[in-house]
Amino acid sequence: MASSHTPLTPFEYDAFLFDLDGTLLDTADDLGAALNAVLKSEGVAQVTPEAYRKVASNGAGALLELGFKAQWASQPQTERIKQLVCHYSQNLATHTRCFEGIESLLIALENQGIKWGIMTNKPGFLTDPLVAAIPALKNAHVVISGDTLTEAKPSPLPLLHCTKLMNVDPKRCLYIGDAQRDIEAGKAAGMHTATALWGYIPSIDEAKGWEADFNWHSPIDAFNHI
Ligand SMILES: O=C(O)COP(=O)(O)O
Repeated sequence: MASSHTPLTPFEYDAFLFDLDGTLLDTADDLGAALNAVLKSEGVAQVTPEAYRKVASNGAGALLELGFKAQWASQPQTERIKQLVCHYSQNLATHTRCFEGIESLLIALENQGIKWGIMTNKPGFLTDPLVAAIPALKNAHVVISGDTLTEAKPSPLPLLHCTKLMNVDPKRCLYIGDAQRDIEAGKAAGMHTATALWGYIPSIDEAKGWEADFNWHSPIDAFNHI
């Protein structure tokens, strides 16, 4: 179900919060390169961008499961996750860029005095250097990671922590993400939500089934009140 309170038009919100991977940033090629480095060292077939993009929002375990397939169950999983994270942490922003339209949206928010921030499930030791490497993200009011609190999305707690730090009412905040847990967390926090259909979604139809208040095909849709 969409939220019970009536959505505002996008630029009427006091704050926007964004998911990171698959929403603000196209991180899939750096994550995919880290995955393929691990697979190569284990003599396992490489994964194509088309395949890894679909799970790029779901963390290291999901990427490795995709690559190792049936062999994943018998792998030393903690060790493989460490290997992937080690590769990734050395190449966080080699291919990573803002999705088209994100920079314009962030500038428009700033020009209108609307606060914006980032809430990602990525751990802080990856989030912080990645955000620092992308100049367009320098004006984020808050950057909260999956391990900042004891709970991550789909728990609403990290989102409520963000609104507290930004001093805004969650009802006047919009959370934008490309995963079902993003939309669930936003709704549980009493926020309105927008699905980033440009991100790493399973399919447009499935993502629309999460029943966010807005379904945006591009960040530019925020300007069009879709
Ligand atoms: O890296 C992850 O676990 C997911 O990150 P996200 O919450 O920014 O999509």
